Amino acid sequence: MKIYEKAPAKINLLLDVIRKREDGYHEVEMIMTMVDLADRLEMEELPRDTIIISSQAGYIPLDEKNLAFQAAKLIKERYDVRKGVYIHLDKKIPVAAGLAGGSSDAAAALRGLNRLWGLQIPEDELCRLGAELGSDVPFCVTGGTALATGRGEKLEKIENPPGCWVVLAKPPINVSTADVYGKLRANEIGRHPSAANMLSAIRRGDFNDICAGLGNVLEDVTLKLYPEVLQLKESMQRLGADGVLMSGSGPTVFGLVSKEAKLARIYNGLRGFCKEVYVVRMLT
Ligand SMILES: C[C@@](CO)(OP(=O)(O)O)[C@H](O)COP(=O)(O)OP(=O)(O)OC[C@H]1O[C@@H](n2ccc(N)nc2=O)[C@H](O)[C@@H]1O
Ligand SMILES: Nc1ncnc2c1ncn2[C@@H]1O[C@H](COP(=O)(O)OP(=O)(O)O)[C@@H](O)[C@H]1O
Repeated sequence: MKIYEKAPAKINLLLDVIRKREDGYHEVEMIMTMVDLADRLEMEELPRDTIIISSQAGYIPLDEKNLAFQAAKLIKERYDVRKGVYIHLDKKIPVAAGLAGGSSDAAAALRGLNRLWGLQIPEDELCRLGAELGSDVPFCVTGGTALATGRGEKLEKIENPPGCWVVLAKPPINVSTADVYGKLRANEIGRHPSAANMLSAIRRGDFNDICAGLGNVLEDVTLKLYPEVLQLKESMQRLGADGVLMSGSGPTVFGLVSKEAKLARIYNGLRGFCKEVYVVRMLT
């Protein structure tokens, strides 16, 4: 039997850091949602007790470093599954981009293998397993829109923002999440974005207030390290996007756009100096 799972990319509408914890992680407050740019996982049971990963993307690890491999290994060990699986990853989400591509693949593998092997693991337990693989994996298990706290693994589901277009632009640099958090001085953050204001804007379905409330304190680090990300933000604003922010630790910049008529100008303007530009819908 073969099964398929979609693994969508996430964006952070808000990312605030409260403090650095003793375990090295940062206590965060994030509002996250999904966009319609997705990897696709094909999973097929193998009679041999093994995990095989393949992908058309030449630039991701296919061994135990792959997050989908780690998800399969974890679920096999915890539920004593003595069957194997072949997982093909059709990668569409840019790698190391701040869009949680690897985390979403891991989450899709957990959901998919739960179905493939008829394990009937409840969603909250899948989230707990996901948290062992990465801070963003629990959110990728549930999808939708959520307020994420702790190191990102504590989730409170909220309503989806009103539907809109999302323009994603990834400059040709790879950013390490650990490096960005490592360079952040949590007690020297100048301006904290307001999660309360963003939650209220989403609850009211107020697109303009959502755009006005976008904020990400990791921009302080990434924009200094890579001035081209700042330039990309400024270009997107100049070209007419309604709200513009860097996603996660970067370097992808996203623009929220309500009117379809604006898209061609933004897309063509960005393509002039950035090869990877995507126009997608927010998942609602
Ligand atoms: C920044 C965010 C925002 O959504 O996304 P990305 O930019 O990676 O997409 C996340 O917090 C990333 O989550 P994820 O990519 O799962 O991170 P993890 O594998 O758990 O951690 C990678 C490294 O980042 C640092 N880290 C991560 C999460 C956190 N709350 N505090 C941290 O300090 C730690 O140094 C950790 O070793
Ligand atoms: N299935 C996967 N897809 C993409 N990257 C993966 C995967 N498994 C492991 N990785 C590794 O995880 C790192 C972070 O990738 P990714 O999740 O795309 O970035 P981000 O956390 O910035 O959103 C990359 O360096 C990549 O080599």
